[in-house]
Amino acid sequence: MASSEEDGGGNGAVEEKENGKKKKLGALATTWLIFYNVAMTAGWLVLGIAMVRFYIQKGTHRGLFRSVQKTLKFFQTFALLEVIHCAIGIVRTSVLVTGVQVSSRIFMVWFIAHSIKQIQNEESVILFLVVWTVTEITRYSFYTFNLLNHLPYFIKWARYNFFIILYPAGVAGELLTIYAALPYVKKTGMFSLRLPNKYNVSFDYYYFLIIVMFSYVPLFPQLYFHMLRQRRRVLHGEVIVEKDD
Ligand SMILES: CCCCCCCCCCCCC[C@@H](O)CC(=O)SCCNC(=O)CCNC(=O)[C@H](O)C(C)(C)COP(=O)(O)OP(=O)(O)OC[C@H]1O[C@@H](n2cnc3c(N)ncnc32)[C@H](O)[C@@H]1OP(=O)(O)O
Repeated sequence: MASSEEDGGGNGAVEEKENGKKKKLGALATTWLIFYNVAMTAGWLVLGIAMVRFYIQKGTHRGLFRSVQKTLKFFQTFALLEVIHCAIGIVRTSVLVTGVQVSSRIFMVWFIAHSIKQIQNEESVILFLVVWTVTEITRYSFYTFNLLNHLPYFIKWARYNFFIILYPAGVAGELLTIYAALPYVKKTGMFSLRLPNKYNVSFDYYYFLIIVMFSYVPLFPQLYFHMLRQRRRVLHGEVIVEKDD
C-alpha cells in the first residue's frame, strides 16, 4: 500500500517497500487498473444515486430493485475481472478470497434476485444493495486514489473500518433474501432436475440453497478475518505473512 502525504504519516520502511512493489507493476497494468477502478467507482455511484432518487421520488423501496437492476447486474458481473486480475498477478491478492467474494455476489444477483421476482421487494434485498453500494464506492475509490499516489486518509480509514459493520450487515441481507426465496423455489421446483430424466441425474435447487446458506458459516469468517488482517497491515503497518493459495 503506497502512502501519500495525505495518509497522515506511517512507517518509513513499510512505505519504501510498498513503493518498490508499485514500481514493479507495469505501466500498462496500472493504466488498466486505474481505468477499471474509476469505471467501477462511477458505476456504483450511479447506482447509489439512482437508489436515493428512487426512494425520494416514490417514498417506498417497492420497485427499487427493478429500477436499478440493469446497472447492478452490469457492474457486479464486470467484477468477475477481479478474479482474473489476481490470477494473472496484476493485483496482489488471493484468487480464492476474491473468487468466493465475487461468486457469492454474482450468485445473489443472477440466481436469486434476478431469477425470483417474488422476492425483489423484500427489505433484505435493499439491505444488501445499500451495503454493497457503500462498500464498493469506498473500495474502488480507495484503489483509484492509491494507484494515483494521492490517497486521502479518510478514504483509507473508511475502506478498512466500514467493513466491520457492513460485512455482517451485507451477509444478513443476503441470507435473509435466500431464506425468503426458499418457499418459491420449493413451490415451483425451479432450476431443479427430477428423476427420471435422460441424464439420470437429479438436482434440487431448494436443498442447494440451504447448502449455500450453511456454507456462509465456514466461508464468511475467513473473508472477515482476511479483512481484519488487511486492516492491521494497512492502518497499523503490521507485517502479515500470508499463506499462498
Ligand atoms: C456458487 C455459489 C457460491 C456461494 C458461496 C457462498 C459463500 C459465501 C460466503 C461469503 C459471503 C460474502 C458476502 C459478501 O457479498 C457480503 C458483502 O460484501 S457485504 C459488504 C461488505 N463487504 C466488504 O467490505 C467487502 C470486503 N471484501 C473485499 O474488499 C474484497 O472483496 C476482498 C477480496 C475480500 C478484499 O481482499 P483484498 O486482499 O483484495 O484486500 P485489499 O483491498 O486490501 O487489497 C489487497 C491488495 O490488492 C490491491 N488491489 C486489490 N484490488 C485492486 C484493484 N481493483 N485495483 C488496484 N489494486 C487492487 C490492493 O491495493 C492491495 O495492494 P497492496 O497489497 O499493494 O497494498
